[in-house]
Amino acid sequence: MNKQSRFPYKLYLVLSEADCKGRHFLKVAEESIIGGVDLIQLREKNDDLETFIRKALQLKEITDNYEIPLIINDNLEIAKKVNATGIHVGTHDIPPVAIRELWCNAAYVGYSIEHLEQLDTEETAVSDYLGISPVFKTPTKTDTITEWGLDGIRTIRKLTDKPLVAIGNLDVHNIKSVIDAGADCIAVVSAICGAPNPQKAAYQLKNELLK
Ligand SMILES: Cc1ncc(COP(=O)(O)OP(=O)(O)O)c(N)n1
Ligand SMILES: Cc1ncsc1CCOP(=O)(O)O
Ligand SMILES: [Mg+2]
Repeated sequence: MNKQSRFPYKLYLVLSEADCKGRHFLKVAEESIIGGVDLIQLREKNDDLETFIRKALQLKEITDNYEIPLIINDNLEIAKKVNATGIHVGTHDIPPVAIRELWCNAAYVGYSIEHLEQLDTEETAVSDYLGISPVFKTPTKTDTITEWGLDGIRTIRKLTDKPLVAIGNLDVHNIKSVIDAGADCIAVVSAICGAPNPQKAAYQLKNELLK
C-alpha cells in the first residue's frame, strides 16, 4: 500500500478546549470539519481522567457523524475506552511498540520525531505516521527540542517513506512550503482553534493545501 492510501489526510486539527478562546471545543471541532479538516486529535494536557473521557466521548459522536478519524493524545486507556481511531505519542509517552501489543485495534499510531536517531528504531517502524515536531517554534508547546525547519523536513523525507505530519507554528502563509519540503499532512492548533472563524480558517488552509 502506498503512503497516500495508508494515510490519506492533508489537514489535521489538534484540539484542546484551552486553545479555543472561550468557544465550545465541540463547536470549533464541527465547524473545522465543515471547513475541511480531515482528522482530529484531542489533546487535553490538564484534564483529569473523567473530564478527558467525557470530552473524548462527546467529540467521538461528532467525528463519527462526519466519518473522520479521532486520535487521542498520550492516553492509551482513554483511546481504547472511547474506541478512538488511534493515538499520538511522543518520546516521553507510552512507546508505539507497547501500544501495538496492548491495542491491536489501533488504526493509527502517530509518533513524534524530535531527534534523527529515532528514525532508525523499532518505535518508528511500528508507527503509522511521524509527527515532525515542531517544524517551527511555537508558544502552544514550549517543551520542544529540535526546531526542524524546512531543511529538517527535507532531511527526514530522504530517510523514511512513512507519512509525515508537520506541526508547529503553521498557518496559511507557510504550509505550502512545508508540503513542498516533503510533508504529507499539516497539523495545527492555533491556526484553527485561535481563528476568529474556525470554519473559514480550515477552508482557507485546505484550499491552500489542495492548490
Ligand atoms: C500530530 C502531532 N505531532 C506531534 C505532537 C506532539 O506530541 P508529543 O511530543 O507527545 O507532545 P504532546 O502533544 O504530548 O505535548 C502531537 N501531539 N501531534
Ligand atoms: C502539539 C504540538 N506538537 C508539536 S508543536 C505542537 C503545537 C502546535 O501548535 P500551533 O499550531 O498553535 O503552533
Ligand atoms: Mg505526548
